[in-house]
Amino acid sequence: MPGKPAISLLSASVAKALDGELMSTGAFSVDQLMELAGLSVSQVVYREYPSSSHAKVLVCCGPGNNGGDGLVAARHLWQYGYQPTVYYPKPSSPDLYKRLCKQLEDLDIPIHTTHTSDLFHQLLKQSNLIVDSLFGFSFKGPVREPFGEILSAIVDSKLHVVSVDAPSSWEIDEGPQKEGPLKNFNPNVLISLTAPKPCCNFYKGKHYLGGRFVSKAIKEKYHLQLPPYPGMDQIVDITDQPLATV
Ligand SMILES: NC(=O)C1=CN([C@@H]2O[C@H](COP(=O)(O)OP(=O)(O)OC[C@H]3O[C@@H](n4cnc5c(N)ncnc54)[C@H](OP(=O)(O)O)[C@@H]3O)[C@@H](O)[C@H]2O)[C@H](O)CC1
Ligand SMILES: [K+]
Repeated sequence: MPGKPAISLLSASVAKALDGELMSTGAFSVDQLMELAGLSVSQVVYREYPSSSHAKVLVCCGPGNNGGDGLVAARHLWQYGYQPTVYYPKPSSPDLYKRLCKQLEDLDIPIHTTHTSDLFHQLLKQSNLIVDSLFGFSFKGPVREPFGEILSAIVDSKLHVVSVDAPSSWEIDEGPQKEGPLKNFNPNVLISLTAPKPCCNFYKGKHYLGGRFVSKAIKEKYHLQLPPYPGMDQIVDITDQPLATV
């Protein structure tokens, strides 16, 4: 029996180009893509960590669109019965992010927009699970503060981590930091969006694919080999499946 075909890996630059293509020729708005991305993140959390044991989810959001995916996921998690708290120490000013925050405020979801070590440690102590939506495919190391401190505290907390699109602090095309306190950071669950990135070659753990928005034309243009999504699911389990550079 032949094995499953290798899933395409998208380098940081190609992932960015594809993202642009979805919003130009694909006619998607960023809001739509972010909504689908965040919805798929919330489904991964629901699949892996039931609210009966992991209600208190600390959603750590960075300043870019990866952070936006986290804001969307927090809203869906609340709808599923979780009690999310959002840590958003460098909030972005465009209207899209303000609207996402307003939607969270209307659900009484706490949003922390300034970083202090004490507060972050206290929130970690009260949490059952971390969603890491700090950085995605536009990350370039080394990590600047306060995010280095935040990521180190997450690692030290030993809480389970679900990373969105890439483990934050990993170089997208190269993998984990080669030295320093984040050297051994490996989340428990990763949800790659659109397609996995080359850093996934270093990843060990449960792996999902989400962001179900690629058309046939875009798939063909980028020579993408992607697995089918089951039924109406927004996520597909790709743990241990072979990966191949496009
Ligand atoms: N098609 C898709 O797959 C979609 C993916 N989405 C998600 O969007 C991210 C990519 O979003 P982008 O806004 O391009 O960038 P990031 O969120 O990855 O990060 C950019 C911000 O991070 C800061 N940054 C970068 N490097 C560092 C560092 N070393 N230390 C601290 N901060 C850093 C950067 O700051 P600058 O000052 O450099 O500007 C940015 O603020 C993708 O991964 C998906 O998660 C979309 O939601 C939907 C479509
Ligand atoms: K991330």
